[in-house]
Amino acid sequence: MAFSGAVKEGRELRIYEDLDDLRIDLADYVADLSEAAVKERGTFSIALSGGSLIGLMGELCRPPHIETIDWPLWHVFWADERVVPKNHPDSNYKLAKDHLLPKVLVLPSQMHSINDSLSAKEAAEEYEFLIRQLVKTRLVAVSETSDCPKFDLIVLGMGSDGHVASLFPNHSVVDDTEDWVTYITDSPKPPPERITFTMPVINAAANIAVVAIGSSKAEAVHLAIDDVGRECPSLPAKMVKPTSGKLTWFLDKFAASKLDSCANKSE
Ligand SMILES: O=C(O)[C@H](O)[C@@H](O)[C@H](O)[C@H](O)COP(=O)(O)O
Repeated sequence: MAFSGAVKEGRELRIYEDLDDLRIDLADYVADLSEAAVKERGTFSIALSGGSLIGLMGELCRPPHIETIDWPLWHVFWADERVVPKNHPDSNYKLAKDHLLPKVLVLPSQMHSINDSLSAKEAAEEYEFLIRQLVKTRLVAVSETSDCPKFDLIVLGMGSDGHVASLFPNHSVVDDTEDWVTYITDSPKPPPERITFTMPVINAAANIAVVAIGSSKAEAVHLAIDDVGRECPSLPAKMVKPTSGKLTWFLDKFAASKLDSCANKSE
């Protein structure tokens, strides 16, 4: 690991020279949070998104984690999903199901995917309704400061434009504070129709991990993390600020290359 440290405001940066170290540390981080949540509440609620992070989480499918994690106590959600059939190559559910979940013992009934037979609007409404039911039974915890669900962990990738989940820069849904789950039909990144957790739900999580690798992410990482305030106040990745939880960034050295702190470190 190049360096790692608490930076400020409940945010930790973990930066890796070697992608294998990132993979191993990310898996340890998820396993530790799973263990803590299972001890405390008897269940672990995790929300995934798509992109490269699913492959990076593959270490969870190997020893020791494959044997030691309480997989049957996991409830898996999607922080964002493309509104396509579940067997479509663009489906985030399919991505996780093919590359992560089949190798572990998560029960199919505890993989909470969207209803792919509905329109984007209906799918978002139904997904929010499902989460509301699970919050009522406390299978998903509830935030102490709002009525939002408090997922044990939300794992996000980040696009080079600074989008997280399907909250894209300058899109009106970034400012949605009413809904838990909303939808878009004009995503700048295909496919156009998506559902997404809103920012208040993301920020209510007990833990948020943002995983970004590659030099194409370096500028957005800099804008999101460094104190460049007025340049991009509404960059979605910059708006990820847990209300009472903990935020951890997992970056490779290329994604971290424009960080002020990184430049200072190497001087
Ligand atoms: O639905 C999506 O488009 C993804 O969920 C998306 O938000 C992804 O996580 C980022 O674009 C980063 O993807 P990469 O890590 O593959 O660059």
